[in-house]
Amino acid sequence: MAEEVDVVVIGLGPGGEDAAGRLAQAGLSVAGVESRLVGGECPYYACVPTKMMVRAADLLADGRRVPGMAGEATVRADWAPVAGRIRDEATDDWNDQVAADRLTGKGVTLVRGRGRITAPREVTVGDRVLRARRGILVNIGTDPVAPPIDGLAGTPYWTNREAVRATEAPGSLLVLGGGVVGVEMAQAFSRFGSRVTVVEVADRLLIQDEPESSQLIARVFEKEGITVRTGAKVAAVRHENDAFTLDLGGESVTADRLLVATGRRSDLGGLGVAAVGLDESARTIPVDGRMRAGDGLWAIGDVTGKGQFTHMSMYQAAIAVRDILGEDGQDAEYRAVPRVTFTDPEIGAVGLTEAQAREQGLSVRTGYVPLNESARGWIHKTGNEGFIKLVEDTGRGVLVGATAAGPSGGEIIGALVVAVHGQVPTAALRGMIYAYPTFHRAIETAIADLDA
Ligand SMILES: Cc1cc2nc3c(=O)[nH]c(=O)nc-3n(C[C@H](O)[C@H](O)[C@H](O)COP(=O)(O)OP(=O)(O)OC[C@H]3O[C@@H](n4cnc5c(N)ncnc54)[C@H](O)[C@@H]3O)c2cc1C
Ligand SMILES: NC(=O)c1ccc[n+]([C@@H]2O[C@H](COP(=O)([O-])OP(=O)(O)OC[C@H]3O[C@@H](n4cnc5c(N)ncnc54)[C@H](O)[C@@H]3O)[C@@H](O)[C@H]2O)c1
Repeated sequence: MAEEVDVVVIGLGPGGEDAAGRLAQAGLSVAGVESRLVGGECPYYACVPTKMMVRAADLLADGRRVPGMAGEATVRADWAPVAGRIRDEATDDWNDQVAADRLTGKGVTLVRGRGRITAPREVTVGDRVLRARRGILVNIGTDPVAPPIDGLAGTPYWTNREAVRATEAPGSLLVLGGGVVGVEMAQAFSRFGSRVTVVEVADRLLIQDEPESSQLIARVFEKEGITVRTGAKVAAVRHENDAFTLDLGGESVTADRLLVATGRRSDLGGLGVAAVGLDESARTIPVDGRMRAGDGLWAIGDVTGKGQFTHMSMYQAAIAVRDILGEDGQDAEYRAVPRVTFTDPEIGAVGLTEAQAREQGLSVRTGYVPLNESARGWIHKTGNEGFIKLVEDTGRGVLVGATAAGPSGGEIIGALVVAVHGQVPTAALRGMIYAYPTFHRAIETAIADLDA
């Protein structure tokens, strides 16, 4: 006998959990289906624990910057407080009871297990069949994917899910993939004493970002003793005598641990999207501006392919909730999606890169300023590397993209997110007052550079 509800939410990542709670509080009957932990990847395996690693690693780096600036400091790294904080404060030892209680406290029925769409507006979880009068909201997120490299499958490699459970920093670590996960973790473990090698198939790190960001991180990594191998094709992986070896074709690299950080993918086959006419082999579920993916079907978060970020999942959740409740509101707008890579220096970015803007046929000019040449950068001295880069659409006289790399790059970018989102005329940005001596004051110099 099927159970009838108004909405079934499949997957309780950040957006799904939020949407389920809001819909229930609005008076709908809601079933939330979750196969692992309520809250999803972010609090247990991703954003929160990795940023705890980064915070601790940055403290070590700052301690090491004391000589020559503020006296003497002896820094001795210890992973135990990091592991303890992740276990006790962030994840409750990977126990979601608090989150589950919070959700059911809002009136959501929590159904534990793997949800499969078995017909329009119908979800099956084990032997339970849930019928959704208004429809299904999909928030299944992504899982790490490992490339089909000879010998890799079956070895005890780490993904982010194992890395955040590390009880000590490994003596040496190979990081396969120089994307966001790879560079954040590489630097964090390195600062705790691991000898780290990053192996990236593309010709640069952080390929989604401006080439200047890639060069900056490669330069900083080299200074910190992290080996970077770009344009590297791994022919085979071996795991013997508790060590991993990557065969790079003619030479090899070996370490105690291997972190595979080569991207993520949604399991649309497992979700059974063919039952609602969607392609199970696709990477994403296409959605419109209201997050609709079909009749009685909405999707939010990583699975929509609009950016794998918690802030995206939450943004889309709010729009989907409004649509499900029949409320008006703005359609989704992606021109100013912010992204921050939490390395030191942080790479904050928004909107289009220069290359993307040119590919779109825009008439582009750029402004650039090295952060260490700004007053604040000069005062800051050690650890002051970074830059601000602006991408202007000269046809409209507005910024369409920007990068703020450096100390607090993820905070500086906030001002530029407002500029890109609000389509603030560059002339208006030129006429603003920027506080002295802040890092964000360098935006004024970068704007002047647009005219140079
Ligand atoms: C190491 C790492 C660090 C990151 N750091 C940041 C960061 O600093 N900032 C940021 O904005 N983003 C960060 N991200 C990305 C962020 O974690 C995701 O974008 C975010 O979790 C949003 O994902 P989501 O809402 O799509 O779902 P997810 O968080 O992936 O959750 C989906 C949930 O659905 C469940 N599920 C899947 N299939 C089914 C099914 N069939 N039935 C029932 N349940 C199912 C899963 O168990 C999971 O709990 C990071 C990612 C990684 C890997
Ligand atoms: N701070 C943040 O907001 C944050 C942090 C971590 C992750 N994330 C999100 O999670 C997503 C996934 O991150 P990710 O780093 O796993 O993926 P990614 O797609 O960002 O990077 C994967 C990298 O692996 C490389 N690669 C692929 N196959 C390879 C191979 N065989 N050998 C060597 N290199 C290979 C790719 O060229 C790419 O550079 C990101 O897109 C991001 O949106 C966000």
